[in-house]
Amino acid sequence: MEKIHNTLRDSPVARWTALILLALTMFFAYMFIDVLAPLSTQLETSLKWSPDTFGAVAGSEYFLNVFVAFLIFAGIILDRIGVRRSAILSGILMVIGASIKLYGISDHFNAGGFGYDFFNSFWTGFPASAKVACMGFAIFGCGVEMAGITVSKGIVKWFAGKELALAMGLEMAIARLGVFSVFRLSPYLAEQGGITLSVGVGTLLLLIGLLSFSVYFFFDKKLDSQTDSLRTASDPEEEFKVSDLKAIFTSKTFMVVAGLCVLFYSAIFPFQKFATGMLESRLGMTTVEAGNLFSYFPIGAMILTPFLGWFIDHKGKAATMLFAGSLLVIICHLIFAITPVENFTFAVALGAIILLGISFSLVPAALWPSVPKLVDNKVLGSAYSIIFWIQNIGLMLTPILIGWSLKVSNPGVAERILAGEDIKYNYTVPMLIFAAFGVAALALAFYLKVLDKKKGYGLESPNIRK
Ligand SMILES: C[C@H](NC(=O)[C@@H](N)CCCCN)C(=O)O
Repeated sequence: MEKIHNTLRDSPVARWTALILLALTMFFAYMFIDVLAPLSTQLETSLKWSPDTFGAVAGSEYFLNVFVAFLIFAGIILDRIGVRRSAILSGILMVIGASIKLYGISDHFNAGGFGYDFFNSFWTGFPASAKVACMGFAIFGCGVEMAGITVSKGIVKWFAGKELALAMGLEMAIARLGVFSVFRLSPYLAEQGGITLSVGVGTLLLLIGLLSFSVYFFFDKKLDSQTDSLRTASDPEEEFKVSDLKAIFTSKTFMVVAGLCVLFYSAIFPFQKFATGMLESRLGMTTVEAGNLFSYFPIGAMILTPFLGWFIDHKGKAATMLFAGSLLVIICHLIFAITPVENFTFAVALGAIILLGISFSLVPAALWPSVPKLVDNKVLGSAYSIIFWIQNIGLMLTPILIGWSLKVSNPGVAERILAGEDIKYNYTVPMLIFAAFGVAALALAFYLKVLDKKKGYGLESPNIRK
């Protein structure tokens, strides 16, 4: 058979190269997200960042996305200007935000550099360095979430009808590797040249990421010109209109998926921030030991996600995986919450962490490639942005809820620790809240299976069309 309809996406080398270019930027972006996460102790001594200052800077990543609804605009921009231009825009936003954050924590700024007097003149309980870092991180947050939806739409563009879930799984695995790497690299760099070196290297890597997006730009342009020339006059590309978004907001199934996403991810990403403290408390470990034990979590997810993606491409069963992943998250958090002290050994904790890693592979591997089955391609960018926006609200509020529940369920403990007593928090209530998120996600996963069966979205069908 003569192949007359070949485009760049039909070449495995071209489409996997496109994936690597997109995933490389996300690798650096996920590194930057957590570049300060392992440095809380140094930040407290060198920049006077108390734990709540540290938490506020961490949460600032979501501020503009949630309160200014930047993510919603980002989706509309993506659907209007296309993947390659949106990729460049998001890459630039990440670099600008990271540079501002770098400036905020730099010795130059904190020794009275440009803007220091102004930022030090109000709300003096919150350090000037943290204010500038928050501003920078909020701009970076717009960039990284915009990059996330752009990469998802980009992968669909190259892999629809082919190895879509495998490609998405690999992209996520590379991002998880970024998280693992930065937990190892950042403390080492900070030891060699201070916190500025860690954040400086992170910012430099983002510039390389922008370069990678720039190379991708040309692949995407070539693919579009090929697709356009194949398109016939009777089959024009559908234009995106803002009014098309109504179809997303009124789709019950889409809203169920968005609900499942926010509940599941709220039981995972915020838990990452409390996991070390919980393991220290339950197993009487040091921070380093607890951190090392917990590092099996992203690694487990990294290894498994691409395999599950491959499975979905060839065999389907995405809705079942969403159900199984939600069930596992409940089991794990209940193990952390209610296993009696005498039974909560290192092996039990490790087993629960591995199970959680499996859960964190099942749900992301199944969820993101399912979205194109629910909405039209012309609103796909907006669909991803709405899911991310709803998810960001959860990711911003859950750490506050968990921190508050930890405090009220342990009356007087904070004061006794400040007074120098060697006592630990009891994490039962926060872990039960995380488990409750899992229960709600499980209910939605069950409902999604019912809806899929009734309406035939094909969530259980393989992606690869033979
Ligand atoms: C693909 C997915 N990414 C997201 O859900 C992002 N909106 C959140 C990134 C948050 C990082 N603190 C994923 O990583 O599974």
